[in-house]
Amino acid sequence: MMEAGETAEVLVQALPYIRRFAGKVVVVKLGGAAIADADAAANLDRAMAQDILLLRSVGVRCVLVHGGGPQIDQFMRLAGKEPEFRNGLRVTDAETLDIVRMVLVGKINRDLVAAINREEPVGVGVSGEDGGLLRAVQVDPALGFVGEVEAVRAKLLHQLLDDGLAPVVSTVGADAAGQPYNINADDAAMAIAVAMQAEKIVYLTGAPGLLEDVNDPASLVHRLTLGELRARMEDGSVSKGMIPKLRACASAVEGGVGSAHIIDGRVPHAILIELLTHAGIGTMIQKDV
Ligand SMILES: Nc1ncnc2c1ncn2[C@@H]1O[C@H](COP(=O)(O)OP(=O)(O)O)[C@@H](O)[C@H]1O
Ligand SMILES: CC(=O)N[C@@H](CCC(=O)OP(=O)(O)O)C(=O)O
Repeated sequence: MMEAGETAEVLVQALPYIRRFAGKVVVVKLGGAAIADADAAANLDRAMAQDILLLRSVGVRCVLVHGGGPQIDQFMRLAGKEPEFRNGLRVTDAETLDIVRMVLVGKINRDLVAAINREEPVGVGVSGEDGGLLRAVQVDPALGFVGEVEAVRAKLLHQLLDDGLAPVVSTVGADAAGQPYNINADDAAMAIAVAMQAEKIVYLTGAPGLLEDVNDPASLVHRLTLGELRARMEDGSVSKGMIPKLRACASAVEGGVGSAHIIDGRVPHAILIELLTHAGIGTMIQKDV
């Protein structure tokens, strides 16, 4: 247990960060990889809910966006379907789209809202389909019902935040005709962060950050400029889910978001450690200086 003096020290350390982020938007994207271990998920959800509520109580405008790739895989297999990806995007036929909506909107979103509401009843779940939040266009007919974000109705999120609520966003969008589309959650979070001109976007994932060598957790890359990030995308050290994540970080920073962070969502209270302490964890991406 921490001594009282140490506790006070930690609180004092947080003060400049609280001053810096008060009134600013922070988008937190929770990846399915961070909560893939079902036994740990409930504790992690609780710690994350506490982090978001603490930030909210000091005036940070926090938007939680979640994915759920591994969980969708699991339910597809239960339904006798084999997941298929092209360029990191799930091939989504009509039946898969229903599974995506059931898992993201019906299950993961509900679990996260419930975790917040167990602490304080301010969690509100919204799907990108709701109120035109995520307007989508089809990416490529060969991928089926996969969309990319064309427009974000940021005002909807600002109104919820203004009312003291804590929005939790599922990344299913819809086109002008109301057709739903499955949207990669890293991209959707980036589009929301850009539309809201967030101070930070924080990606919580199932790795310590960007690793030089994916098999060596000690090979963490602490900082990257956009130029360095582009070089790494070319050098073959990045694979699978980390590719769209890095691309989304680059687009966020290029789009005016102060900084993008990839951190280990399996560490309880990772958000608070990143935002309010000198420690800072994971990988930080900033514009070239
Ligand atoms: N160079 C790398 N550094 C870190 N993780 C990597 C790297 N290359 C591939 N990965 C993999 O990418 C995963 C994160 O992507 P993904 O599974 O899509 O996460 P999420 O569900 O959070 O979006 C990590 O858990 C890791 O297995
Ligand atoms: C089009 C597309 O691929 N959509 C993703 C949406 C969920 C997601 O992105 O989840 P993670 O953040 O856990 O990867 C999918 O179906 O897996």
